Amino acid sequence: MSLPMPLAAARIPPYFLNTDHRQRSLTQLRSKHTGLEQYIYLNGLKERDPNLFYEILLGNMLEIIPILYTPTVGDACSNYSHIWRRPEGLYVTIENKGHIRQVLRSWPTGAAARIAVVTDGSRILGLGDLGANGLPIAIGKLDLYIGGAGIKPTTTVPICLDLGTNTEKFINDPLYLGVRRKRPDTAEMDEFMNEFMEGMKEVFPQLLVQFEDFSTDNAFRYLEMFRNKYRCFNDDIQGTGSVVLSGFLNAARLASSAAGTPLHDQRILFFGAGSAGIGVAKQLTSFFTLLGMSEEEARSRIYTVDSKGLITADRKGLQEHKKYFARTDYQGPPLTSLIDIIDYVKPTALLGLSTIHKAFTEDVVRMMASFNTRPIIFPLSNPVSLCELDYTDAIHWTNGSVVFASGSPYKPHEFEGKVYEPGQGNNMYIFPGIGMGAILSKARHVTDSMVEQASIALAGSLSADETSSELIYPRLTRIRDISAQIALAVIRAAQKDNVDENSLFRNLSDDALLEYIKAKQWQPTNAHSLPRL
Ligand SMILES: NC(=O)c1ccc[n+]([C@@H]2O[C@H](COP(=O)([O-])OP(=O)(O)OC[C@H]3O[C@@H](n4cnc5c(N)ncnc54)[C@H](O)[C@@H]3O)[C@@H](O)[C@H]2O)c1
Ligand SMILES: O=C(O)C[C@H](O)C(=O)O
Ligand SMILES: [Mg+2]
Repeated sequence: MSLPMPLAAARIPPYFLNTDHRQRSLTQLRSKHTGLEQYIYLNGLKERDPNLFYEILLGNMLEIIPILYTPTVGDACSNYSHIWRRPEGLYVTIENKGHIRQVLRSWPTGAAARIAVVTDGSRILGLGDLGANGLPIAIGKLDLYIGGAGIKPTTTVPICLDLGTNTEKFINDPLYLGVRRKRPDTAEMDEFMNEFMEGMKEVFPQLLVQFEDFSTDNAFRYLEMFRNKYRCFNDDIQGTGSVVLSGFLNAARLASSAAGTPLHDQRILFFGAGSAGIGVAKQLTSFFTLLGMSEEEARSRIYTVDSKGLITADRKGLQEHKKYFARTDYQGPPLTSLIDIIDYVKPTALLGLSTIHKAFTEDVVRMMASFNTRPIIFPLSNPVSLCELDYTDAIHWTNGSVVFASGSPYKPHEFEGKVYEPGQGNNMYIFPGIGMGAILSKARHVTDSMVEQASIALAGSLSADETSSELIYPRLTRIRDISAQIALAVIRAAQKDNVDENSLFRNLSDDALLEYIKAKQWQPTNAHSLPRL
């Protein structure tokens, strides 16, 4: 019922507008006892008062991001059918095949949309096939686009492709919100994906598609199928490759100033060889070739491990994406234990993208520290319940010498009178800037060099204080600035590759372009909506 204005106003508490809404919301948020309750609260706030929600996000990044994003978004996805409150994104289902365009046209902002995060829910973080429950990952990533890069909220589209699920317990759950069927075979899924991408281009001509959390085979497959046809990229392969290269460069600098190991003598062991592990390995080798190594030399720096042990070329039935890094120089019996593999490889860096919680045991970590003055150890699996190594253990077992970055956040840790700050090697540092750069330059495609330059820009963005604190990633509170610098590097790379369709930027100096990008960053206004009556 809508009341005449003076009467309606009488229902708003008299002193409401004079009170601090941010403080009230933060107090309400902090009174919740679990991460999931906080997640539900924040999403309700976003619906009621988006400006207030984004103000709180921007002013309290370290507190809010772990709720909207990893680790809590993992709980939100696992429980989405049970905590669902209201429509928050677009579902395109396998049953829509044949008329996907009409479904896409139902999105209210139409052609104004600029960025879609699209998941099929088949590999949400390390939590497996969550089917239609995957939507919150797309929402969380877009909140970071808005908070981290300043993309305008109304131009974002979270999309879940509901192709069914192979997780039996969801199909049997009466509250499950998705289509109750098993996932389609490759031929049917390809037809669906082709129709979806054609429809996206037609309905949202200016839009960038970020593929998120597709199972590994499909992640590689659709990236190759679509990358030269549409404005798109895969966050788990390219975003992760880019963010980890960046952290690795800064970590290797710290390690080499302690031990003198030059970059080309690094030996990097990947524990986990899925979309993320192989994506990062490819990004590192591509960077090594930029430094002048041959492709063969660069590849020889990389060792990959999967659930069966060290990946060697003589192994039968090796999946396509594992072949490139399969070792040809190891002739002994299969190496299956991580300790034996480390003993054989003597890695300078150990990267975990395996989804195996605490796989980096005390023995593993101590062995890494026994032959590295500063062992580089990045346990990157998400959420934190699947992380290969806790930060406190990493510090204790290496007497503080570890150079550490995890996928999910850890708190600083005090050890023997010194406070150590962990790095967070998460693609959240990269995708907002890549997205902003691709959108502003109207890049036809996202090229390898746009991704690589994003990484180099991130690596170079440490402030003097961050460098002297031995950080390898900048502090999250600077993410808007960092994203603008990354966007600048991405635009310049798009120009070099001749994929930009916005030629206006070509005549601008770097300083002027950076200023332009910053001016484009959306800010929440403090004209908060009045409470709904
Ligand atoms: N930090 C980040 O920014 C970031 C980005 C992307 C993905 N990730 C995380 O990386 C993890 C992996 O993602 P993915 O897409 O590569 O998944 P995936 O399932 O394709 O890959 C997992 C890999 O780990 C291997 N593995 C499984 N059990 C193992 C074991 N016992 N020993 C050794 N290897 C084992 C598998 O064989 C596979 O190669 C997820 O937890 C995801 O959340 C983190
Ligand atoms: O979502 C994240 O936190 C990072 C990454 O994209 C992942 O899949 O784990
Ligand atoms: Mg992901």
